[in-house]
Amino acid sequence: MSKTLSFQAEVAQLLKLVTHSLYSNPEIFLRELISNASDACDKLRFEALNDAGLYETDAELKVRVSFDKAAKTLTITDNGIGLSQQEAIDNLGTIAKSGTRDFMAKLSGDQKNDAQLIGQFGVGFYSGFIVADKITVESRRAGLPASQGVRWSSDGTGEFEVTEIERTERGTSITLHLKEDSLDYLNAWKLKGIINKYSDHISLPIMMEKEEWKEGENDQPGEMAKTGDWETVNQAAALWTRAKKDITQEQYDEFYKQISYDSQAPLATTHNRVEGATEYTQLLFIPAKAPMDMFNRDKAAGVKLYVKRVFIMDDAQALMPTYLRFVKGVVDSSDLPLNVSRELLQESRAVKAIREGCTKRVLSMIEDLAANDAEKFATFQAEFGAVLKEGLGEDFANRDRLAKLLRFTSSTTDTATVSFADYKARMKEGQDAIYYITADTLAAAKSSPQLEIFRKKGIEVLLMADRVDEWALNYLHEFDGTPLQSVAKGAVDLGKLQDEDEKKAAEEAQTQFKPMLDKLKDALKDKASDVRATTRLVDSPACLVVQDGDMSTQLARMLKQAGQAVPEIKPILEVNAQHPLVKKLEGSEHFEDLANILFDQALLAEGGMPSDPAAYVKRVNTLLL
Ligand SMILES: Nc1ncnc2c1ncn2[C@@H]1O[C@H](COP(=O)(O)OP(=O)(O)OP(=O)(O)O)[C@@H](O)[C@H]1O
Repeated sequence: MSKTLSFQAEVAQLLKLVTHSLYSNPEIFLRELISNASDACDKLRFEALNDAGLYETDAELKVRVSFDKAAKTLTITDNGIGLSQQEAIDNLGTIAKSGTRDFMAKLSGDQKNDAQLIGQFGVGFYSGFIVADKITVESRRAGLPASQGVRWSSDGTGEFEVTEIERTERGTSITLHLKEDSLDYLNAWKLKGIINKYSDHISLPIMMEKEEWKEGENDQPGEMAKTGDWETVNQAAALWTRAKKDITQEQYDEFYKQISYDSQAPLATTHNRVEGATEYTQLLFIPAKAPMDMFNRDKAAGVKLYVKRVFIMDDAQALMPTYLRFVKGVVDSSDLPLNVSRELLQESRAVKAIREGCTKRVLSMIEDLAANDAEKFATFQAEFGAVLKEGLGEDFANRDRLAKLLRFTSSTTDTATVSFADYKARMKEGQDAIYYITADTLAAAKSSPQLEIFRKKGIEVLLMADRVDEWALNYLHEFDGTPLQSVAKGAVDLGKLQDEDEKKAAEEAQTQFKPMLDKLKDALKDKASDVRATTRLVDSPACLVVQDGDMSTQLARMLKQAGQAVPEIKPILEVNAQHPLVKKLEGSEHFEDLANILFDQALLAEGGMPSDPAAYVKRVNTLLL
């Protein structure tokens, strides 16, 4: 019995794109189909851990690639898990993967852009339609009787047909009826070349029928003829199980691209066999580009877990700390049980050792970039610098190593290249703290009034505008013995950097100015916890600071925007007694308005918003008239 069904709308859309967009690299269809065949074998091996009967009488998993010149077909066959009828309908007629859905959502309708996107993404099974105008899939799921085979076929337009067939062999055969312009794939030499390029590392044997040169008879030209014997045409050893010296960087890159769906080569690669109490192999990559959703801390980690070369799971979060969630790769353990579950992983001591080992390796990779490749390290910083900072709060054991790897912009450098060590080396004589400021944006940090005195004195201040900065810096109080000090917290104490005259002038201002400060305090009692005179300002009349140890006003704002409960923080208003506007306060009939404007402008200057913007505008207007 056979039935005709329609593709899910998204599949139809995807197919149209595959067939109509100029696919820049058509040969990848073979990589995709072989990769699916290999996944199907992995799945069988995994299910067979609990039910060896699934192997039937055919336990040697492999993939076969064959072609028929006369029929113009190319067939990829595996003896993996196979598909039941329902699975064929579900898996080949709809898109279940969230990654594909995200990809579909990004399509712009512009053919050129979309073609590029699709090239980066890989469309799995449907890529067959790049070279074929009809695909026939025949399959039988492991464990089902021969009578429950399935034939699925489609010409890649709106519909597909499903028929129940008799099939003795377990697994799946995918037959591509090649388009006229794709007949060059009916060539063993060409196919071997593609397999070599993309699928060498697949751990299963990929087999092709041997060919021999046969002289032509009766003056006919000779040709290659099949011999009936099959040979393995790939290395058939999982890449990470091979010796490092036998693997080229191109092979690593190609492997990375396949597991990550990235079109760019990775920024850094590390491949090691770890021996000792816990034995495992790690093959880890740092991508060259951050994913769009990198700041989602729940995002799946990118490391696949294998146990003794058997694939166990994708995205094994337990193998990598959250702040290194951008790392991709494979860990193959010799110690874990094959039936390990995600829950078990969390508790396993071997996994803990693997995580620690992988973390150290990744940090070494980054250190290596920092020491030896400025360009790549700059790329790393731009893409992953912010997420690495999360490690300060997450990974206490490696905090010092992490702190050395962080780079910042500063009041004297425009690029994010300043390390704490660079900063320390440039500290002024008598300076005893590393000064920094956090703000919503770099521009706001840079023009912050709090920096004025530092600028005047030629003291460098690190500018921090990543969302994670303030939270992360809560966990780092010093670097190499020098304390870190926010210039927007507490009273500025420039210590030895301030000369005696300046100190004296400040103290005098404080006493002289006391009645005015009291008046201001009273006028602003609902907004400011204190009002005091300061020497930190040069050009600005006022600024806001918080007590040492309090949450900064920016962080409070950010948390509030994110819908979190935040304790009410009343900042301290610091005023510059030398500023004409502050001087004007004395005896002004608009004292109340001026005082409030002073406060609201200090808030605006650091990127905040007056609590009552309309009242602020009204006050300014009163004075303008
Ligand atoms: N050779 C096969 N044997 C068994 N099932 C298959 C085979 N090829 C494809 N499938 C099924 O069809 C589904 C869809 O395949 P498709 O290639 O479109 O996506 P995917 O394999 O899930 O993702 P990707 O190829 O991007 O890794 C697969 O998830 C799998 O369930």
